[in-house]
Amino acid sequence: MLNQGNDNSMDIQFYKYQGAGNDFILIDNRKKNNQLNTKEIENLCDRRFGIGADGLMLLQNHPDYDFEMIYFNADGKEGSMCGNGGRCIVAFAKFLGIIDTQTDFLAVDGPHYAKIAPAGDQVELQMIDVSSIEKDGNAFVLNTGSPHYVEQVNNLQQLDVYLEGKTIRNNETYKAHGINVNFIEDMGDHFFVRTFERGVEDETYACGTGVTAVALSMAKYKGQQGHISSPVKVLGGNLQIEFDYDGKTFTNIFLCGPALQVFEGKLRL
Ligand SMILES: N[C@H](CCC[C@H](N)C(=O)O)C(=O)O
Repeated sequence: MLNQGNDNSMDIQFYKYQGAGNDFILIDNRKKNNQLNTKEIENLCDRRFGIGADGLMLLQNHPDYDFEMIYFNADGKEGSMCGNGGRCIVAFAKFLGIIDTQTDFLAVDGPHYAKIAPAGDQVELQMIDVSSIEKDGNAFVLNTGSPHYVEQVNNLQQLDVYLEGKTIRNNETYKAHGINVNFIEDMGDHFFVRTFERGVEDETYACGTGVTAVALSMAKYKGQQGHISSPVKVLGGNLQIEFDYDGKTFTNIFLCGPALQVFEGKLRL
């Protein structure tokens, strides 16, 4: 997979995936032969000096699971759980022939079960159970594998998500550890969501743990219980969150949507 040339350059095979417009560089690292450092990952994710992506993932072997997902944000640092990245790496594992239509894999927030729908490009990823949702003013704050801030707004299409999101992410409460900031508008039969992501430090076209945080917060806000299906529209497409809520804990949470390979190539480092 990795060729070490005489001139110390390396060629690493990579694949690019996107899930609802959240895009990732994926590398098969089962032989543990890549040596990417923070600066290199940041450069590769740069949209002008590199390939361009919201994050980079390594697929690695694990003794107890089908594979392990190692996720880096576009800033080159290892991130917390990435829902759309999780769906994309499942599609990648299928492409590599590691799994068929179901998998149990390990990510930074623990084990995840996922299944690939018969159509082929739809991946349903189980997320961690959630039992705590806090309030910050009118906003909801919760951890769905990554930390999220969820605020309802009017006229979301017109909102300056970069400016407003950056301001919240860097306020006194969140500055030290950062937070992903989701703005939502209730459209009646679905939620419209736009997200400013920490680690990318910009608005992305979709955020899986973010739309999950939105769906859970809104179910609690609306006093819903039982099995809930929550369709969400994001800048890069549509996602669906399915879960059970007994008024205390959210369980059987599934993030569902497309995960597509868009191209492959070789990294020159
Ligand atoms: N795009 C991701 C979230 C990445 C998490 C990252 N921004 C962090 O907080 O470390 C998702 O689909 O869930």
